[in-house]
Amino acid sequence: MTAIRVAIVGVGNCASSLVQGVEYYKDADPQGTVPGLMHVTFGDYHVSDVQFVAAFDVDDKKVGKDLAEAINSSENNTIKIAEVPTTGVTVQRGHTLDGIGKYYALTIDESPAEPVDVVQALRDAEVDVLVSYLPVGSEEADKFYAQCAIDAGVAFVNALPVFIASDPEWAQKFADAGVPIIGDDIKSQVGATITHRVMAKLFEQRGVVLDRTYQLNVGGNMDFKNMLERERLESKKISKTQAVTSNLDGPLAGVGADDRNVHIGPSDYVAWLDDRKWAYVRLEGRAFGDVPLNLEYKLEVWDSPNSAGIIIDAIRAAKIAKDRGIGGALLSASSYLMKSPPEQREDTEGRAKLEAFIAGTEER
Ligand SMILES: O=P(O)(O)OC[C@H]1O[C@@H](O)[C@H](O)[C@@H](O)[C@@H]1O
Repeated sequence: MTAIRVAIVGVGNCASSLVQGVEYYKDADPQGTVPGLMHVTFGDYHVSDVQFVAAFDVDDKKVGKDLAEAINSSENNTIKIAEVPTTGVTVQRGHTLDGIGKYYALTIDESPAEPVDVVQALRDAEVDVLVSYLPVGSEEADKFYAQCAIDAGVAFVNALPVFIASDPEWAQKFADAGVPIIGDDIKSQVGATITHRVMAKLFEQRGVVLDRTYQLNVGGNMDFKNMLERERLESKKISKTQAVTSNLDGPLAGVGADDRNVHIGPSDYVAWLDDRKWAYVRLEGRAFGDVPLNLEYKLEVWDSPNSAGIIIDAIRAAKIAKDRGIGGALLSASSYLMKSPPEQREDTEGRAKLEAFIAGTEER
């Protein structure tokens, strides 16, 4: 099988875990299973078919460096799982737009180099799939790169909470251009969102009325530092809240981020956590006889590797769509892999549909 030529915008911790992960699993048994991937061989594509051919960033400590060096530069602080050999891919100067928030501006130096022509760079590198890992709140920048993907005919994986795949107008643009998109906002392997979704659903399935819930998240990476600027958080809160409430039937069914009985969002930045993320979750309900029943749990994860496998699967799903000439939002991959897909599906059903897509019995 031919390689999947991948470009990344935003060479932060998530990109680091993705690049390291492809190295880590490059020799995995094609018939076997490994932690964090749906399949070692997804459709016809082995993990090692993912090949990085272009990268964009705006941080002076990353621009101009080989991707293998850039993933260990500047504020990147995720756990190391692999030694990545020189890639031959130089990080190019991307377009900043609203990509640098207040806390990034205080922490990094913006590259003085001129931004490159992204569409041309995608064409020159014959990119199949562009993964957007821009910081939360980069509304304009994310849409700029989405448009570049459309113009260059490159599939788009939208890992952050800016609504593109789930926005009917944007989804239509991708459909009209015959370009696939998977989005929005990555749902990590066993992360705050999926555990919260499942526990809330469990309450309802066992007949407990869920009255109130919160999910408080703290972490020590640039994602959390960036989100100290509350204005950048709006879309993230909406995305995380709907990921949980869309799965319910009771009093909290479908409620939004403004409902007083649901509080879900990034809560604080704790520098010494580095790329670890801790989620404190509480669910309050009423069981038999309206008697109170409460559940609290705490999840501790390394944030970036927790989503890297999901992105490796998303990249391969996007390439399969491209091979089959399918444009527009990919519903199966988006609903299983993302927090805010165009259509929310229960996760077991979501996985079955994605398997059916891989097998070719589900169109999108
Ligand atoms: O753990 P969750 O809720 O699935 O969130 C996963 C991801 O959500 C993204 O929005 C964050 O920016 C990532 O850093 C994080 O890994």
